Amino acid sequence: MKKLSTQPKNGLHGQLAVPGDKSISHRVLILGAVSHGTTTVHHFLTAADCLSTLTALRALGVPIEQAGSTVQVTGRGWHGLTAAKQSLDLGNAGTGTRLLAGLLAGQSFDSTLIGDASLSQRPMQRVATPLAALGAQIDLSAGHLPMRIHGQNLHATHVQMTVASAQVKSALILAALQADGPSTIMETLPTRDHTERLVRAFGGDVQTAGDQRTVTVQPRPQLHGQTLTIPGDMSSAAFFMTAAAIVPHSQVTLTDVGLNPTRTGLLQILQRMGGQVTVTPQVNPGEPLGTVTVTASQLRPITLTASDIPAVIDELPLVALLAATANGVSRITGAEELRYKETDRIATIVAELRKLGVNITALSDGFVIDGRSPWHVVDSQLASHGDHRIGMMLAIAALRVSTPLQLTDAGAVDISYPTFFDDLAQLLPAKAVLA
Ligand SMILES: O=C(O)C1=C[C@@H](OP(=O)(O)O)[C@@H](O)[C@H](O)C1
Ligand SMILES: C=C(OP(=O)(O)O)C(=O)O
Repeated sequence: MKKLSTQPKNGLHGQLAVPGDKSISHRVLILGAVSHGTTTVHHFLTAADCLSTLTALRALGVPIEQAGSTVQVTGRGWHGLTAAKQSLDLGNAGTGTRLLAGLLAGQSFDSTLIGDASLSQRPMQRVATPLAALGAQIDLSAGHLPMRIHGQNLHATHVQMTVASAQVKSALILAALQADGPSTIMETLPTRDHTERLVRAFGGDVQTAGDQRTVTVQPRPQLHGQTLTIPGDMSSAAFFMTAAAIVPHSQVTLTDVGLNPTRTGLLQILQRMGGQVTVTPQVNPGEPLGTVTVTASQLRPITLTASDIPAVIDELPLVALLAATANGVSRITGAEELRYKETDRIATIVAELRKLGVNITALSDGFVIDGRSPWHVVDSQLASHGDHRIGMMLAIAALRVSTPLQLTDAGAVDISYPTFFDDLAQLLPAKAVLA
């Protein structure tokens, strides 16, 4: 049980560089593994999810050295991976699981992917079905893990995606890179494009065209190991941006944070809500990067629909929190995907914010929040439900409350942000920091 910090009288202040991007960290390991030569990664995210992917790749015969946040991958090429002796345990990592499904579908050996209780409840048919269009042979257990992948020669195809998911798209790209001709993948809505950018950086040819984003993948490129520095994770920085926006008298600056436009939904939402946000981009090859400063202000309500969701999917718990402080009714729809994350995030957001007296109602695909209702603590025992993003959102919510609150299963933050509580403490006055 962790004691959460209560509202700091003078707000949060300071400057922070958050750890490396989770999505990019997974992808760099995988692309480094199938490249020729060495890939050196700086500012790698050493959180449980990315370490699950790292461990899985080692079990597939890829030498990987890790010293703090610097990782060195010795590339084995597309044909140099070897069958793992045991099932690959991806722990809590949806991204690692789905991306590896795409990679392993085209290998010359069989693999089995397993995960923890949460990952074992998450839908995997969404990746198995479109991969089958390339000739992949994947067996699931009623649509879930364990996933048995029978490595095959894959065939070029055209795939129309049915779910807005960068994980599914990336699995398809990794499979299409091993196919016998060019493939095209059509998205329902644009999703994060880190895989596309990285494949190009490693020497491959993946092109994107059109509003509905058709991705064309040229097969069997020789990829070459790279040296790169991963930007700070927007999804981690988002906790402190939200804290700065909703805790009176705050001003917080996040440096070296990733500004890929497929990830910056929260910045636009904050601006639309009347938040005070200053963005200073820096010149950086590959992935956009910059500094963001957020200052506290009274927020307005917002309406979000399906097309707004992919660029803010992991920050929607924070959007709920922002809306809970706004001077009107916010409505978020088109976000059914939240039900398929580490927890059913619509259910866990609603259950936990209600403990603070927030006027929030669940919809099948989102929620309605009346920020005009005053908060009052109904239950001081908040629960992460084992979901890292819910736990961190609640720690930020606690900064709007003067009653001491506790958080169960706070260790869930290790999934994406092991130093979250230390970094938060840096922005708080010393006496506000609790054990
Ligand atoms: O591709 C990725 O790195 C991710 C894509 C998103 O999932 P979906 O593809 O399921 O939307 C996101 O929620 C996840 O945290 C990371
Ligand atoms: C949904 C998430 O991750 P994953 O799907 O990789 O488990 C997340 O980090 O919020």
